[in-house]
Amino acid sequence: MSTWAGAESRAAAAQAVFQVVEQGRSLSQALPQLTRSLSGRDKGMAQALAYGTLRFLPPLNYMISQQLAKPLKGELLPLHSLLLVGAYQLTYMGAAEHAAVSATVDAAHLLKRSKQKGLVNAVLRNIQRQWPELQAAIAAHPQLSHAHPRWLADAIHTHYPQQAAQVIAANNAQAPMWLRINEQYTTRDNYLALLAQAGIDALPQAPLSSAIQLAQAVDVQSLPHFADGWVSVQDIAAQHAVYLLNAQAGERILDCCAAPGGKTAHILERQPTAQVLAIDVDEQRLTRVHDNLQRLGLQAQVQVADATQTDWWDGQLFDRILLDAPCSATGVIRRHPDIKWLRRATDITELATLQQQILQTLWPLLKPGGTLLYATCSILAEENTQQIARFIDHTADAIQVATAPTGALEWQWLPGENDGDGFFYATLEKRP
Ligand SMILES: C[S@@+](CC[C@H](N)C(=O)[O-])C[C@H]1O[C@@H](n2cnc3c(N)ncnc32)[C@H](O)[C@@H]1O
Repeated sequence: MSTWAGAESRAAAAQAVFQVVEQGRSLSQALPQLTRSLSGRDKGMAQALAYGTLRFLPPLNYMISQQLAKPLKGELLPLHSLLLVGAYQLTYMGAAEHAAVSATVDAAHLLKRSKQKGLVNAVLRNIQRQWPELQAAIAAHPQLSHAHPRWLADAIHTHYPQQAAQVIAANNAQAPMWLRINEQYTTRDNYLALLAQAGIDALPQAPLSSAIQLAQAVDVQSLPHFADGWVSVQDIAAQHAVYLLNAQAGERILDCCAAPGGKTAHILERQPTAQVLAIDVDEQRLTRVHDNLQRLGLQAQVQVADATQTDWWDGQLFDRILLDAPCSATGVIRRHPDIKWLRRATDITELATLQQQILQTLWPLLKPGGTLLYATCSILAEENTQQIARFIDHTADAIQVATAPTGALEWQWLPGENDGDGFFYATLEKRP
């Protein structure tokens, strides 16, 4: 065991939190680099600490502000992030108290702040002692306890007055791990049996034949036949996209905004004779589409392309288009709590404009009688229902058809609903 057992994971988590909050980096970019040299166990700990801290940032900031006469600034800001991580462990995470404090104090040394070890110790001990009173103070201030930026909390209350508390609670909870089995290789019953043999607990039947929910998250490498392409990780709400797209044998399908390729692969797992063109503007992310297809034993044409232009198009119309649009990702905050602090209210208008441009560019590429499935992992009306309403208003040959299981034209799935992420689906048909 290293001399710094526990301290390294705290230091890495603190640096990740610092990079997200102070430098605007995403957690999925920051963490892998910071934890590269850590053991599997420490990596897991750093991840749990960074994700948890970002879930509860406002109340943690409040707790620390109660302990310090002056906020830490300038070169001491990384130490503030370490205090956030330390406070998270002692409160919302409920970690073993002594070990949590001493590992965090040692992490100050790793962050080259040995002089402040006493300060870290004192702040954390106070928080530990005062937790019941702090908790009561936080509960009395919804702005602290809901742990969302004001603009987003307001938007959730405006769009979903009845379900706002549920949405906010779901955003602050850890998401379950969902699997999508590759129906080319196995059936759900068969794979459930393999999971049971491997000692991995799965919950009973999910509504889709490809979906399995695990009782607890596991490392993908421990999933039976993962390397052989029998299974992928994908949320249940996202899996619905391909059932709704409903590609038929031999059809020409455009998967727009395809990276990292979860839905591209799913289209082919369900309809292996479909001719799929997967495009995305981000070349680096597209490499993951290639990797996924290779692991799963599937083939598609994969191309770097900007969907606001048509210079990549060969002139042949598509039978179906899946437009999994770039969006605010406000439906997947439970998986990416950094979104709460990286997104700005002003981003939403820009994203809605981009979505509108892509919709308008792709529509002429669809055959008469063909369908376009519009999808986002957003819960904001500007990107979803209002976007589609505007498009229908301005597009004479577009009609909306049933999408939700209830027969409704649109399907807004809220975070936590049926244990899934927040997603929006609308199906548009081109008049023949
Ligand atoms: C929601 S993600 C797609 C997820 C993917 N469909 C899946 O299931 O794995 C949105 C994608 O849109 C891509 N994107 C953003 N702007 C684009 C544009 N102008 N043209 C094409 N792709 C774009 C991003 O690079 C990102 O990969």
